[in-house]
Amino acid sequence: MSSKEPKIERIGVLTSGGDAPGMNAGIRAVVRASVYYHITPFGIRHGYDGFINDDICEMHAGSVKHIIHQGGTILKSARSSEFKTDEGMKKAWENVKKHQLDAMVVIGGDGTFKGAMEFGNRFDFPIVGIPGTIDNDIFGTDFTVGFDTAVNTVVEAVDKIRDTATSHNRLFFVEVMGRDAGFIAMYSGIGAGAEEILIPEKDRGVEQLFESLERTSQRKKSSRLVIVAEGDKNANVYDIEEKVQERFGDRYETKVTILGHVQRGGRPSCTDRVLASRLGVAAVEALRKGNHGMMVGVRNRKVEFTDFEQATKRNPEMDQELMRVANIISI
Ligand SMILES: Nc1ncnc2c1ncn2[C@@H]1O[C@H](COP(=O)(O)OP(=O)(O)OP(=O)(O)O)[C@@H](O)[C@H]1O
Ligand SMILES: O=P(O)(O)OC[C@H]1O[C@](O)(CO)[C@@H](O)[C@@H]1O
Ligand SMILES: [Mg+2]
Repeated sequence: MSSKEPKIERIGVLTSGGDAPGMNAGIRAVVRASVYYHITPFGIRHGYDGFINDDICEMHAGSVKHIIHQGGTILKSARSSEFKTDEGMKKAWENVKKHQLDAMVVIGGDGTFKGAMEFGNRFDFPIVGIPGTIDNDIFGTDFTVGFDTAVNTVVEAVDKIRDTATSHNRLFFVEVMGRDAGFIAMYSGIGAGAEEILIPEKDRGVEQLFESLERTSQRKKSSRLVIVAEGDKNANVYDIEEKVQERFGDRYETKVTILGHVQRGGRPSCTDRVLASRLGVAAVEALRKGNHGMMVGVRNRKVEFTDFEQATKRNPEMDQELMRVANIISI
């Protein structure tokens, strides 16, 4: 983290990695805050790919009208392998000089921040990050932009699955997103009243599931819901279903639903819009004060900053309190 007070006249903004509902509210806040402080904002399209290929254009307050309620990102997003190369970074640096950018705001997940840290250090270029990912896998913020909308999407879908599961006395395995993190699974599992939640952070997931199915198989439950995080290390959702079929096939009829990318789309919740708006303004204000090389987040309802290095360190621990609650209420 560094802090000397430079003159910031031109700021670039991009979205990168998986899109997340609320990214548009974040872009809007960065653009509007820039204009408010007499800074010219530049939109960089298609994430780091557009940074490399000069897909950059000037924005103004009107460029971001009528977007606060839209999912996705008007700037588009990308996973750019070229940005991980020397050549790619050098090309992007040429575009910084071409457009005379003084600083940049990146909206994305841990990968996006790793790229920003590397680029910022290499060229001594000021960058602030806004956590925009449905995964919520960033250290230094209670929630990432998009997570709240995503878990509400999941809960709405699982509520519907419960209706049909109950009508047929079936056991459903519902796979949710989270390549390496189980936050979506844990929150939606608790919120939807799942019987078991299998997450990458928990080793005993499958054994615990078997124990619980054994224990409750005598009880006349009309439906059972198991939420499985995509990144669960024990097995994928179909393997888990197969193992359950082998052992409990005579007692349970099983079905699998994979929710997939539906979780990434849709109108952002008010919580995500407010979070993104606060973080967008804070990012621009930080750059004006000469603070950069860090992510802006909200902890305990207050805006806080965390170095990119810290923010991107994987936190393998799931909140123990959440696990305990999930255990107690699923008996
Ligand atoms: N070590 C790195 N060096 C340079 N660039 C990187 C690095 N890691 C990631 N990036 C860049 O950041 C982009 C986004 O990263 P990634 O695909 O991991 O998504 P993310 O930002 O973590 O978001 P999400 O997990 O929500 O999809 C990558 O496609 C790549 O361009
Ligand atoms: O299909 P894509 O864009 O590669 O993204 C899938 C991944 O992105 C995330 O949704 C995060 O955005 C992960 O949970 C998931 O594994
Ligand atoms: Mg990520």
